[in-house]
Amino acid sequence: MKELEIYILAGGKSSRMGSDKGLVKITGKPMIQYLIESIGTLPYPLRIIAHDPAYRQFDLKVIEDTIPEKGPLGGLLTALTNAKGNNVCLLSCDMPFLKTETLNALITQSRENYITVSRLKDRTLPFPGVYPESLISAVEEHVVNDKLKLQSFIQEKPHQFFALDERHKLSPIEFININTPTDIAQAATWLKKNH
Ligand SMILES: Nc1nc2c(ncn2[C@@H]2O[C@H](COP(=O)(O)OP(=O)(O)OP(=O)(O)O)[C@@H](O)[C@H]2O)c(=O)[nH]1
Repeated sequence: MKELEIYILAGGKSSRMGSDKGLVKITGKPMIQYLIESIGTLPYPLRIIAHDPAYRQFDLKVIEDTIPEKGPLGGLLTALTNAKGNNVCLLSCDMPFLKTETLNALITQSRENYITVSRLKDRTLPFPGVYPESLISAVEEHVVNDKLKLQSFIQEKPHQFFALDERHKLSPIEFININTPTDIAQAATWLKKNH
C-alpha cells in the first residue's frame, strides 16, 4: 500500500542568502530546525535532501540528490526515488514556520495520482506539496532534459489546490520564504513580537 514520506529540500545554491540557508540561524536556531520540530510530530517518515553533511546534526536521514544541481525538480526526483513507490510530501527549508496543522490539512486533502499544492495571491506554491509516486518517470524525463521549472511541471500534470478551511487560522508568516539576510532579520523581529 502507498504511504506518505516527507522530504525537506535543502540542497539549493542559497545565492541570495550567501550561505546554506537551512542552517542560517533565526534567534539562535537553524532555520530548518523550526520545521523539523513542528513537522517531526506528524506520523510520517521525515528526511532531508541536502549535500552539506552539516545537516546530519538533526538526527534525520540526509540524502544527496540523485542528479545534483537540478533545482527543486531534481529534489523531487530524489524524493520519489528514495520513497520507492510511496507518495512524497515536499517541504522547503526556507519556509520554517509552516504549522503542523496546516500541513496535516493539506495532506488530508491529497488525492491519489494528483499533485496537491497551495495557491496564494494567484501564485502556485510548490511547497508544501504532495506529489504522487506515479510521477516518477515524468519527473525523471524533465530532469534529464533540463526542463527544470517546477511550476510548469505542476501545471502540466493533474493537480488540485489545497483549500484552507475557514476555521483554520493561517498565521501570516507560515508561507513566507526566507531567502536573504534581510528576511532573517524580519523573521527574528516577528518571532520576538509574537512568541
Ligand atoms: N535537494 C535540492 N534542493 C534544492 C535544489 N535547488 C533548490 N532546492 C531547494 O528548493 C527550495 C527553493 O529553492 P530556491 O530558493 O528557489 O533556490 P536556492 O538555490 O536554494 O536559493 P537561491 O540561490 O537564493 O535562489 C529550497 O528549500 C532549496 O534548498 C537542488 O538542486 N536540490
